[in-house]
Amino acid sequence: MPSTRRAASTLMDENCPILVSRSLGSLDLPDIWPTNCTTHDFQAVYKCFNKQAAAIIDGKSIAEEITSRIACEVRRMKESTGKVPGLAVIIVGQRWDSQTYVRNKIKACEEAGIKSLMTELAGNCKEDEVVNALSRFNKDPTIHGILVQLPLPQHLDEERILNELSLEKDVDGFHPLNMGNLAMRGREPLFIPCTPKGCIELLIRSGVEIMGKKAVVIGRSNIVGLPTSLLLQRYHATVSIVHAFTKNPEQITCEADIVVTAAGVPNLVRGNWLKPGAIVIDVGTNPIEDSSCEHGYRLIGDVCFEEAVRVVSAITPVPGGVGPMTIAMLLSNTLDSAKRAYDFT
Ligand SMILES: NC(=O)C1=CN([C@@H]2O[C@H](COP(=O)(O)OP(=O)(O)OC[C@H]3O[C@@H](n4cnc5c(N)ncnc54)[C@H](OP(=O)(O)O)[C@@H]3O)[C@@H](O)[C@H]2O)C=CC1
Ligand SMILES: Nc1nc(=O)c2c([nH]1)NC[C@@H]1CN(c3ccc(C(=O)N[C@@H](CCC(=O)O)C(=O)O)cc3)C=[N+]21
Repeated sequence: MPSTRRAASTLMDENCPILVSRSLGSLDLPDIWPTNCTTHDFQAVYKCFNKQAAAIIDGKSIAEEITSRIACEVRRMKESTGKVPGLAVIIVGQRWDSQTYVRNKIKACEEAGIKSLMTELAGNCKEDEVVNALSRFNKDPTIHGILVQLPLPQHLDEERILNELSLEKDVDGFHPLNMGNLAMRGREPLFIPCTPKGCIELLIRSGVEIMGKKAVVIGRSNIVGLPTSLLLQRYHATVSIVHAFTKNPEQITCEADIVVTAAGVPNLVRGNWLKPGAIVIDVGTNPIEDSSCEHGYRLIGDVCFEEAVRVVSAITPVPGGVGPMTIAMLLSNTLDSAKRAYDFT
């Protein structure tokens, strides 16, 4: 059983903040985790499978708990200011996976009482149409977060489009200034990218101490791998990054206490890549054909789950691990943004 259990079982009180990960402001100081701020329902963190060594970190129920706390905050905000947070989503083209993710995000907004607007543009639209939609949302005072669903079609210049996004509404945390501030010591980004923030939240809620641990991040993309490695460093892990050109990735990975995988390669990480007792956060969300499933496919992660559960002490499942947390963090960033806009605490 991971040492994580002891810390996670320390019950938290009703006044715990929505997220247990602290503001980045004090991250240059040694970390002392608040003992009263883990999950109040230990069962929500781990679902244990019979005869498996590893605890399964239940991201879905943790995300539900966070979302219900956000909903309470939104109600409190509405009662006191008459306003609610607003999120705008821009989606270009008909990719089925993007459509699903965006639908899930809009549904989560409804659950939390957050207003959502969506602009859908044709896959062959002009760059200016995307920029115009962005500019409208930038100016709309009822919108506090804007998300441009990625990837964009090839003909669109992602860099130019993301540069247009108002820094104060960049709830994805992808703006270069947000990313730069995340990377630099002593600086604080306005928003932390949702998936990396969700990974850290899962680690902390599972009672995992990050400080001083060896962490390996597989993948270095702007949206997951890179910000995750920066964030883990902020929490004082010693971080190695594995990417497509890394030689002998298994040798690096098997030394890690914490492994975060975001490669998009199904079953890349085998049981023998992992150190016994390690904690694994599997971000990978890969569709594989399966005629027995409703839509003819199912989702699996980057980690060979069946092998990993016999080696590690805790692991996130796919689906039901990081994915729902990404959405919960999007709501959290949107709420924070609205609080800033209305000076509401
Ligand atoms: N659950 C969630 O909330 C989210 C899940 N995802 C999922 O996470 C995965 C990664 O997404 P994203 O970061 O956008 O993907 P990208 O394709 O942008 O990046 C993939 C990264 O993985 C590296 N990589 C690819 N193949 C290998 C390999 N064989 N060995 C080691 N490294 C490798 C690449 O290296 P290099 O840089 O050298 O090319 C690259 O840095 C996908 O499955 C995606 O669906 C993404 C976002 C959110
Ligand atoms: N601007 C932008 N911001 C993003 O945050 C962003 C993006 N673009 N492009 C694509 C990736 C991917 N991503 C996911 C979000 C939720 C799940 C999710 O909810 N997954 C569920 C399963 C969903 C299903 O059943 O299809 C789960 O893992 O349990 C997965 C992946 C956000 N991304």
